[in-house]
Amino acid sequence: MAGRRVLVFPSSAELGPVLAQLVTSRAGKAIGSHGRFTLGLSGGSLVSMLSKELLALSELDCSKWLVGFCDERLVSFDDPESTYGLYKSQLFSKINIPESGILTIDCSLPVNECAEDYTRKLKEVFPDDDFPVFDLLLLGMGPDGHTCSLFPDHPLLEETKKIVAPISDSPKPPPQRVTMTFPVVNSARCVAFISTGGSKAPVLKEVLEDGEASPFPAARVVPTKGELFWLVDEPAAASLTIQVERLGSGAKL
Ligand SMILES: O=C1O[C@H](COP(=O)(O)O)[C@@H](O)[C@H](O)[C@H]1O
Repeated sequence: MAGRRVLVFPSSAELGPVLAQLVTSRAGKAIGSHGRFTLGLSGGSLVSMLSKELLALSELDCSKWLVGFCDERLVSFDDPESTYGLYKSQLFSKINIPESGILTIDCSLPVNECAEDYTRKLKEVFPDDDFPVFDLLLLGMGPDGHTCSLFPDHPLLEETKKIVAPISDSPKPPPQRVTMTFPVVNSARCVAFISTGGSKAPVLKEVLEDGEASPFPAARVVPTKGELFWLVDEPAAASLTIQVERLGSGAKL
């Protein structure tokens, strides 16, 4: 697929520093061109890897960052399933991001209202865009091929109008969530998937090698104008037969 880069690292130990470098390089570029860096975060295994790698940098200035969530679980912030709660304890409390730079859901609302409220928050900070254009979205992919909270065979895969959608029947617990839709994901300037571990190998092969014929949600991530990276480790890449780039921890993106 034109423009897509599939980057394979020996292990997540080599992948992690390159993820941090990608974030800081796109942050520098965004702040230089429009004065702020808009970053969309996913949950799951990304939380601890990203937190660890960003905190390992000798200099990290997040004062001009605006962080949103690609999806969020509708649970209270002190629940161990809360993506915001995990980032708060592992990352946000340790960096200089202003509170106004973190767009959280209102977890006291019912799921439909929560999605509407998060849509309103995103529209406020992206007043000029029909669909918010994030500088960088960091995505994960489950072993079932889901990304954000967009699950295989779910009607939300066909959503074309909403910015944020509610889901109350997520096959992966917790069942109630809100998620960015594909039009938002595919409007980003840069999208990077981070996928590690052998449990991802079979689905990764189908997503990357079957192209648009693939039924998996992650295969529908094709930014219209932006960059697309897949950062994967050897165990996740074990079944791939396409051409990939093999990199080490010093790679610059
Ligand atoms: O439930 C979720 O799962 C995906 C994938 O997580 P991973 O642990 O397999 O990397 C994640 O990207 C998403 O944000 C989360 O809500």
